Amino acid sequence: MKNIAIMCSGGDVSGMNPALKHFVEYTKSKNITPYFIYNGYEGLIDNHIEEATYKDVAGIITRGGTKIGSSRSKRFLEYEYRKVAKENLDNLGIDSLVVLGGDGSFRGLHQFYKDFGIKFCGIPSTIDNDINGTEYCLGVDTALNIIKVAIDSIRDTASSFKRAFVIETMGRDCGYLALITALTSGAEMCLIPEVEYNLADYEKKFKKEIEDGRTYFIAIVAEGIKQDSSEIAKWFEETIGMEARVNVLGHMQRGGNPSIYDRLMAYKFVNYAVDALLKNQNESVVCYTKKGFVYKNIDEVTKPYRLDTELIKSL
Ligand SMILES: Nc1ncnc2c1ncn2[C@@H]1O[C@H](COP(=O)(O)OP(=O)(O)O)[C@@H](O)[C@H]1O
Ligand SMILES: O=P(O)(O)OC[C@H]1O[C@](O)(COP(=O)(O)O)[C@@H](O)[C@@H]1O
Repeated sequence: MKNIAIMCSGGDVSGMNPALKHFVEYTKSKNITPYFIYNGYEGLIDNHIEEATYKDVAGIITRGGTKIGSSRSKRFLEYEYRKVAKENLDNLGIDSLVVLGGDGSFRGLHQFYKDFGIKFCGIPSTIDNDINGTEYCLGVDTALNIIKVAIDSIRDTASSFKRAFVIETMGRDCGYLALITALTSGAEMCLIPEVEYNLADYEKKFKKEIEDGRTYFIAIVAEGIKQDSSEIAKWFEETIGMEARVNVLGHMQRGGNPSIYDRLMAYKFVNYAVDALLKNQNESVVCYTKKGFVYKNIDEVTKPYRLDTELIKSL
């Protein structure tokens, strides 16, 4: 009988709970004993590891976040703590891990494998969608839908009050969430870190649109751009001559009821991850590509992520 543990690391996403539920069901169907590592690498070091049961995952498919917690861990960067983590796994007879996380977490796993030979399969999970080699990371669809609802609601009040709204999305250094939601919500402006911009380029166009009857603007800006959102709002007030408000969407983008797509992707990612470990693949990450699901190595998924140039052209 084999033991496999699952954990979440880095920013939580909606879709982690459906993944945990399916992990328990799928491993049990394969006669594997599933374990949960609570609170990411921190729990791995602190021996917060328990056998997972059906009861643990009952009713969690509808919930955002992660029932087993997540963390960012400074201690895991140090060999002496990774050694403690390895001993904890040894005591339970666990030699394989499924990890829901981002490229930082995968770097950590790679180091752990190099140190002690603990096998792993990573599942890309970040609302930022900024992992190289995969078209899609778990949690992105739910985050996009939350942003969509927020923008649509803000549009209602923007149009009623003749205002410009600057809506800031998450994404750290990546403009994916801003770009996709701007495109699909009909925003008048979209500013992302990957594309240089000059506000002056918008001035003539926006003033002409106001002359032609436009009464409000929606500007979607990514958190990673060099300017603060309040500076963009000030520009609308002072240069365009329209009252402006800022909405920083913040952590609401990370939570919420997982979308159907994220639930389905969680299911598929978990199948591929467990199968990789059963096939004795030592270190891999399940990626979703135009050709479907494939396994990629750490070197590839930890390369810098680049936004699709076709999408950028649409700006
Ligand atoms: N080179 C490394 N060696 C060991 N652990 C690492 C390494 N890089 C990252 N980690 C671990 O992975 C955790 C998550 O990484 P982070 O970049 O914060 O999140 P994400 O997985 O979302 O990219 C870090 O807090 C750290 O514990
Ligand atoms: O929750 P925190 O620590 O404030 O971090 C916020 C950051 O985490 C994210 O929500 C997700 O980042 P990761 O998935 O890479 O951890 C970013 O979009 C954001 O910049």
